[in-house]
Amino acid sequence: NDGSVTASPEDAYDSEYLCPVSIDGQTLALDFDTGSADLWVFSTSLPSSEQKGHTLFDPSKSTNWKALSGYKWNITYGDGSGASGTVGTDVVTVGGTSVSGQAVEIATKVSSAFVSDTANDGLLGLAFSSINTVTPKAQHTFFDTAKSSLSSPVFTADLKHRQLPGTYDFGTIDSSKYTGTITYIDVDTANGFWEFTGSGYAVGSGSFVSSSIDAIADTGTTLIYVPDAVVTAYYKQVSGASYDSSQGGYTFPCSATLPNLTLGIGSYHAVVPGQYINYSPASGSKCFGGVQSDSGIGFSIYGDVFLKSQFVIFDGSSTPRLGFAAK
Ligand SMILES: CC[C@H](C)[C@H](NC(=O)[C@H](C)NC(=O)[C@@H](CCSC)NC[C@@H](N)Cc1ccccc1)C(=O)O
Repeated sequence: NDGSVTASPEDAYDSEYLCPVSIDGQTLALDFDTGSADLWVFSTSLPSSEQKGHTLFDPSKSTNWKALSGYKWNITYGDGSGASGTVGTDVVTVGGTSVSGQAVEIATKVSSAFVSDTANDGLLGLAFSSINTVTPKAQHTFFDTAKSSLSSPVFTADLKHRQLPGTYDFGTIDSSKYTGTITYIDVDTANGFWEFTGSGYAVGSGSFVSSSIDAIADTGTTLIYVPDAVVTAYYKQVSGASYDSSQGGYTFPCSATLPNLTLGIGSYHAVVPGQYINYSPASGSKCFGGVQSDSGIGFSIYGDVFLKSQFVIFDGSSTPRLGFAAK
């Protein structure tokens, strides 16, 4: 029951990657999110003003839909966005991986950021089911539901830079997708995330600075959020860079040459190419940086700007771990 699905960038800046997911034959474009554990969809139960532009899941058209009466969900994300609604189960298919009895969370309310993100029809959470928000009983993620039917209990992310489709694979590690060896690191599941301790950083050709960085691998977050020491060291090497409070982060002249950022994963040095760190135009001739401060979050977030430079294995075996390889 292994599967592979295309992850397509939502816009020119790789702000999100969307994957086709079929729910009882109704196909929606979902944001696969290793930083949350709810599978929720835009639905016909939303107010019509919130439905506009989205593909809607209509449970009344599904032959396999089973409502879970009295079950509810309500999720809030780090950027302040959120959604809530009701729950049922259905057949969910991602590439070649099909599962029945998967909890599908129907949105009856979504925040404005989701309404205006019309390419996004919902999220497919791939964090640990311990942080699923359904009450009175938390539900399993798609990966947890599928796990026992996969060749091995893993999924991989091979996201690409700028307008190229990548893939999420379930059940197999495709050795044609990476070079060299895979470095594995232990995961702490206490907070429900793919959380690990990074071993340090280097800016451009500078020397590697050893430091423990508590981070999560989050495919649902666009940028890299790291401690101020890293951010300061990075932008010191970018002429014209400065913190712009009106933009809410560091910006620099779009013409700037950006140094690579190396992030340590155990003894492996993962290199993020400098050009990946020019996220998008900000205002005038300034561009917004793909490396920003994690202050106020509580941990660092290695989001898409980092993940798309690597081949990443999310190993859901009894001792969960993350694997990283160059590509
Ligand atoms: C701290 C953030 C909130 C409050 C916290 N929620 C979380 O940690 C949720 C599950 N995860 C998230 O908010 C973050 C990970 C922690 S960041 C603080 N990832 C998922 C997010 N990027 C998904 C998303 C995708 C597209 C658009 C918007 C949002 C909570 O419920 O306690």
